Amino acid sequence: MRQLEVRDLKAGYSRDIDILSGLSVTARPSQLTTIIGANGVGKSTLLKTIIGQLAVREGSIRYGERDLAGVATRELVSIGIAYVPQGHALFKDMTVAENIEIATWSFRSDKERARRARRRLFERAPYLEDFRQRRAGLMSGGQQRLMQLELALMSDPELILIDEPTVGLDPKRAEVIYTHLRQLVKDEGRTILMVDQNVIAGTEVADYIYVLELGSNKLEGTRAEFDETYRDTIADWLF
Ligand SMILES: Nc1ncnc2c1ncn2[C@@H]1O[C@H](COP(=O)(O)OP(=O)(O)OP(=O)(O)O)[C@@H](O)[C@H]1O
Repeated sequence: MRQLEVRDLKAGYSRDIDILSGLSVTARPSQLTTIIGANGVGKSTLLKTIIGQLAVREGSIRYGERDLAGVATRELVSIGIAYVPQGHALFKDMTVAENIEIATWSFRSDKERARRARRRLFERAPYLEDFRQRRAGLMSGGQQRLMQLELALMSDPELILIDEPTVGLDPKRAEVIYTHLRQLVKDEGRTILMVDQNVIAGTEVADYIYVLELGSNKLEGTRAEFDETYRDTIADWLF
Protein backbone atom coordinates (compact mmCIF):
# COMPACT_ATOMS: atom_id res chain seq x y z
CA MET A 1 0.00 0.00 0.00
CA ARG A 2 1.23 3.44 -0.92
CA GLN A 3 1.77 6.42 1.35
CA LEU A 4 1.04 10.04 0.49
CA GLU A 5 3.94 12.29 1.44
CA VAL A 6 3.66 16.06 1.28
CA ARG A 7 6.97 17.74 2.09
CA ASP A 8 7.73 21.43 2.70
CA LEU A 9 4.93 22.45 0.37
CA LYS A 10 4.50 26.00 -0.83
CA ALA A 11 1.46 26.93 -2.90
CA GLY A 12 -1.08 29.72 -3.28
CA TYR A 13 -3.47 31.56 -5.54
CA SER A 14 -1.89 34.92 -6.31
CA ARG A 15 1.69 34.93 -7.46
CA ASP A 16 3.24 36.84 -4.55
CA ILE A 17 1.38 35.18 -1.63
CA ASP A 18 2.03 31.65 -0.42
CA ILE A 19 -1.04 30.28 1.40
CA LEU A 20 0.89 27.12 2.21
CA SER A 21 4.31 28.15 3.46
CA GLY A 22 6.23 24.91 3.95
CA LEU A 23 3.62 22.37 4.99
CA SER A 24 4.43 18.69 5.58
CA VAL A 25 1.78 15.98 5.94
CA THR A 26 1.83 12.19 5.57
CA ALA A 27 -1.23 10.01 4.96
CA ARG A 28 -0.20 6.57 6.13
CA PRO A 29 -1.56 3.51 4.34
CA SER A 30 -4.88 2.13 5.67
CA GLN A 31 -5.16 4.93 8.18
CA LEU A 32 -7.48 7.88 8.57
CA THR A 33 -5.48 11.08 8.88
CA THR A 34 -7.36 14.20 9.96
CA ILE A 35 -6.17 17.74 9.41
CA ILE A 36 -7.73 20.42 11.57
CA GLY A 37 -7.13 24.13 11.87
CA ALA A 38 -8.96 27.45 11.99
CA ASN A 39 -10.85 28.95 9.06
CA GLY A 40 -8.51 30.05 6.33
CA VAL A 41 -5.31 28.30 7.47
CA GLY A 42 -5.13 26.48 4.15
CA LYS A 43 -6.73 23.06 4.68
CA SER A 44 -8.73 23.10 1.44
CA THR A 45 -5.79 24.69 -0.36
CA LEU A 46 -3.66 21.70 0.64
CA LEU A 47 -6.16 19.26 -0.92
CA LYS A 48 -6.49 21.42 -4.05
CA THR A 49 -2.70 21.39 -4.45
CA ILE A 50 -2.50 17.62 -3.96
CA ILE A 51 -5.10 17.07 -6.70
CA GLY A 52 -3.35 19.42 -9.10
CA GLN A 53 -5.73 22.36 -9.13
CA LEU A 54 -2.94 24.56 -7.80
CA ALA A 55 0.73 24.42 -8.75
CA VAL A 56 3.45 23.21 -6.37
CA ARG A 57 5.76 26.21 -5.94
CA GLU A 58 8.24 24.48 -3.68
CA GLY A 59 8.45 21.14 -1.92
CA SER A 60 7.04 17.83 -3.10
CA ILE A 61 3.95 15.65 -3.19
CA ARG A 62 4.58 11.94 -3.67
CA TYR A 63 2.19 9.02 -3.67
CA GLY A 64 4.26 5.87 -3.31
CA GLU A 65 6.89 6.15 -6.04
CA ARG A 66 4.82 8.61 -8.02
CA ASP A 67 5.55 12.35 -8.05
CA LEU A 68 2.13 14.06 -8.11
CA ALA A 69 3.40 17.56 -8.86
CA GLY A 70 2.23 18.43 -12.35
CA VAL A 71 -0.16 15.47 -12.62
CA ALA A 72 -3.50 16.58 -14.06
CA THR A 73 -6.58 16.19 -11.84
CA ARG A 74 -8.27 13.92 -14.42
CA GLU A 75 -5.38 11.42 -14.18
CA LEU A 76 -5.85 10.84 -10.45
CA VAL A 77 -8.54 8.19 -10.87
CA SER A 78 -6.11 5.98 -12.80
CA ILE A 79 -3.52 6.43 -10.00
CA GLY A 80 -6.09 5.25 -7.43
CA ILE A 81 -6.94 8.60 -5.87
CA ALA A 82 -10.42 10.07 -5.34
CA TYR A 83 -11.25 13.60 -4.19
CA VAL A 84 -14.50 14.49 -2.43
CA PRO A 85 -14.89 18.27 -2.34
CA GLN A 86 -16.59 20.24 0.39
CA GLY A 87 -20.38 20.57 0.46
CA HIS A 88 -22.99 18.97 -1.76
CA ALA A 89 -21.50 18.19 -5.10
CA LEU A 90 -24.52 16.34 -6.47
CA PHE A 91 -26.60 17.78 -9.29
CA LYS A 92 -29.71 18.21 -7.21
CA ASP A 93 -32.13 18.76 -10.09
CA MET A 94 -30.95 15.66 -11.89
CA THR A 95 -32.01 12.15 -10.97
CA VAL A 96 -29.83 9.82 -8.93
CA ALA A 97 -29.34 7.71 -12.09
CA GLU A 98 -28.16 10.77 -14.03
CA ASN A 99 -25.75 11.72 -11.24
CA ILE A 100 -24.32 8.20 -11.41
CA GLU A 101 -23.93 8.48 -15.20
CA ILE A 102 -21.94 11.69 -14.74
CA ALA A 103 -19.77 10.09 -12.04
CA THR A 104 -18.72 7.34 -14.45
CA TRP A 105 -17.71 9.89 -17.09
CA SER A 106 -13.99 9.41 -16.40
CA PHE A 107 -14.23 5.77 -17.47
CA ARG A 108 -16.78 6.27 -20.24
CA SER A 109 -14.48 4.63 -22.80
CA ASP A 110 -14.46 1.40 -20.76
CA LYS A 111 -18.10 0.32 -20.72
CA GLU A 112 -17.41 -2.87 -18.78
CA ARG A 113 -15.63 -0.92 -16.04
CA ALA A 114 -18.50 1.55 -15.84
CA ARG A 115 -20.99 -1.36 -15.56
CA ARG A 116 -18.91 -2.97 -12.78
CA ALA A 117 -18.67 0.35 -10.95
CA ARG A 118 -22.46 0.81 -11.13
CA ARG A 119 -23.08 -2.74 -9.89
CA ARG A 120 -20.67 -2.17 -6.99
CA LEU A 121 -22.34 1.14 -6.16
CA PHE A 122 -25.79 -0.46 -5.76
CA GLU A 123 -24.31 -3.34 -3.74
CA ARG A 124 -22.64 -0.88 -1.41
CA ALA A 125 -25.56 1.55 -1.22
CA PRO A 126 -28.79 -0.40 -1.90
CA TYR A 127 -30.90 2.52 -0.62
CA LEU A 128 -30.05 4.38 -3.83
CA GLU A 129 -32.24 1.94 -5.81
CA ASP A 130 -35.36 3.59 -4.39
CA PHE A 131 -34.17 7.00 -5.50
CA ARG A 132 -32.88 5.97 -8.92
CA GLN A 133 -35.44 7.92 -10.94
CA ARG A 134 -35.95 10.67 -8.39
CA ARG A 135 -34.18 14.00 -8.12
CA ALA A 136 -31.02 13.76 -6.01
CA GLY A 137 -32.07 16.92 -4.15
CA LEU A 138 -35.03 15.03 -2.67
CA MET A 139 -32.72 12.90 -0.52
CA SER A 140 -31.89 14.11 2.98
CA GLY A 141 -28.66 16.05 3.52
CA GLY A 142 -27.06 12.98 5.13
CA GLN A 143 -28.11 10.69 2.27
CA GLN A 144 -26.74 13.15 -0.29
CA ARG A 145 -23.44 13.27 1.56
CA LEU A 146 -23.27 9.47 1.68
CA MET A 147 -24.08 9.28 -2.02
CA GLN A 148 -21.35 11.78 -2.82
CA LEU A 149 -18.91 9.51 -1.00
CA GLU A 150 -20.23 6.41 -2.79
CA LEU A 151 -19.81 8.12 -6.17
CA ALA A 152 -16.18 8.78 -5.33
CA LEU A 153 -15.80 5.10 -4.43
CA MET A 154 -17.00 4.00 -7.88
CA SER A 155 -13.43 4.20 -9.13
CA ASP A 156 -12.36 1.89 -6.27
CA PRO A 157 -9.71 4.32 -4.97
CA GLU A 158 -6.90 3.36 -2.63
CA LEU A 159 -6.58 6.94 -1.34
CA ILE A 160 -9.53 9.23 -0.61
CA LEU A 161 -9.02 12.96 -0.09
CA ILE A 162 -12.09 14.40 1.58
CA ASP A 163 -12.87 18.00 2.49
CA GLU A 164 -15.10 18.62 5.55
CA PRO A 165 -17.44 15.68 4.97
CA THR A 166 -19.87 16.55 7.76
CA VAL A 167 -20.12 20.32 7.41
CA GLY A 168 -23.73 21.43 7.95
CA LEU A 169 -24.93 18.03 9.21
CA ASP A 170 -26.41 17.47 12.66
CA PRO A 171 -24.31 15.30 15.04
CA LYS A 172 -26.33 12.13 14.39
CA ARG A 173 -25.94 12.33 10.62
CA ALA A 174 -22.31 13.35 11.03
CA GLU A 175 -21.76 10.22 13.09
CA VAL A 176 -23.09 8.06 10.21
CA ILE A 177 -20.56 9.64 7.84
CA TYR A 178 -17.66 9.23 10.28
CA THR A 179 -18.60 5.60 10.92
CA HIS A 180 -18.66 5.01 7.19
CA LEU A 181 -15.23 6.58 6.75
CA ARG A 182 -13.87 4.44 9.59
CA GLN A 183 -15.20 1.30 7.84
CA LEU A 184 -13.53 2.28 4.58
CA VAL A 185 -10.23 2.33 6.47
CA LYS A 186 -10.63 -0.59 8.87
CA ASP A 187 -12.69 -3.03 6.78
CA GLU A 188 -11.55 -2.12 3.29
CA GLY A 189 -7.98 -0.99 3.97
CA ARG A 190 -8.35 2.33 2.17
CA THR A 191 -6.31 5.39 3.09
CA ILE A 192 -8.13 8.61 3.95
CA LEU A 193 -6.82 12.14 4.27
CA MET A 194 -9.63 14.25 5.72
CA VAL A 195 -9.78 17.96 6.30
CA ASP A 196 -12.17 18.83 9.10
CA GLN A 197 -13.48 21.70 11.20
CA ASN A 198 -15.05 19.36 13.69
CA VAL A 199 -12.22 19.15 16.22
CA ILE A 200 -13.97 16.68 18.50
CA ALA A 201 -15.61 14.08 16.23
CA GLY A 202 -13.09 14.59 13.42
CA THR A 203 -10.15 13.76 15.67
CA GLU A 204 -11.92 10.92 17.51
CA VAL A 205 -12.18 8.88 14.29
CA ALA A 206 -8.61 9.62 13.22
CA ASP A 207 -5.53 7.40 13.51
CA TYR A 208 -3.25 10.39 13.10
CA ILE A 209 -3.92 14.11 13.51
CA TYR A 210 -2.31 17.28 12.17
CA VAL A 211 -3.13 20.73 13.45
CA LEU A 212 -2.29 23.55 11.05
CA GLU A 213 -1.70 27.21 11.66
CA LEU A 214 -1.51 29.71 8.81
CA GLY A 215 -0.13 27.49 6.10
CA SER A 216 2.26 25.48 8.24
CA ASN A 217 2.40 22.70 10.83
CA LYS A 218 1.51 23.47 14.45
CA LEU A 219 1.09 20.04 16.10
CA GLU A 220 0.79 16.40 15.13
CA GLY A 221 0.48 12.99 16.69
CA THR A 222 -1.33 9.68 16.84
CA ARG A 223 -4.83 9.72 18.30
CA ALA A 224 -3.46 8.21 21.53
CA GLU A 225 -0.84 10.94 21.83
CA PHE A 226 -3.43 13.52 20.97
CA ASP A 227 -5.91 12.16 23.54
CA GLU A 228 -3.27 12.09 26.26
CA THR A 229 -1.96 15.59 25.66
CA TYR A 230 -4.73 17.67 24.14
CA ARG A 231 -8.13 16.00 24.56
CA ASP A 232 -8.91 17.80 27.85
CA THR A 233 -8.32 21.21 26.33
CA ILE A 234 -9.86 20.47 22.96
CA ALA A 235 -13.07 22.33 23.76
CA ASP A 236 -10.96 25.51 23.82
CA TRP A 237 -9.92 24.76 20.26
CA LEU A 238 -13.33 25.15 18.72
CA PHE A 239 -12.08 27.24 15.87
N1 LIG B 1 -9.81 30.71 -5.06
C1 LIG B 1 -9.13 31.47 -4.20
N2 LIG B 1 -8.48 32.59 -4.62
C2 LIG B 1 -7.77 33.35 -3.75
N3 LIG B 1 -7.61 33.08 -2.44
C3 LIG B 1 -8.23 31.99 -1.98
C4 LIG B 1 -9.01 31.12 -2.82
N4 LIG B 1 -9.49 30.10 -2.05
C5 LIG B 1 -9.03 30.31 -0.81
N5 LIG B 1 -8.28 31.43 -0.75
C6 LIG B 1 -7.60 31.97 0.43
O1 LIG B 1 -6.66 31.01 0.88
C7 LIG B 1 -6.64 30.97 2.31
C8 LIG B 1 -6.84 29.56 2.78
O2 LIG B 1 -8.14 29.11 2.37
P1 LIG B 1 -8.62 27.61 2.56
O3 LIG B 1 -9.96 27.50 1.90
O4 LIG B 1 -7.55 26.69 2.14
O5 LIG B 1 -8.78 27.55 4.13
P2 LIG B 1 -9.36 26.41 5.05
O6 LIG B 1 -8.35 26.13 6.08
O7 LIG B 1 -9.82 25.27 4.19
O8 LIG B 1 -10.57 27.14 5.72
P3 LIG B 1 -12.13 26.79 5.74
O9 LIG B 1 -12.29 25.79 6.79
O10 LIG B 1 -12.75 28.11 6.05
O11 LIG B 1 -12.49 26.28 4.35
C9 LIG B 1 -7.71 31.95 2.79
O12 LIG B 1 -7.07 33.15 3.14
C10 LIG B 1 -8.57 32.14 1.58
O13 LIG B 1 -9.14 33.43 1.56
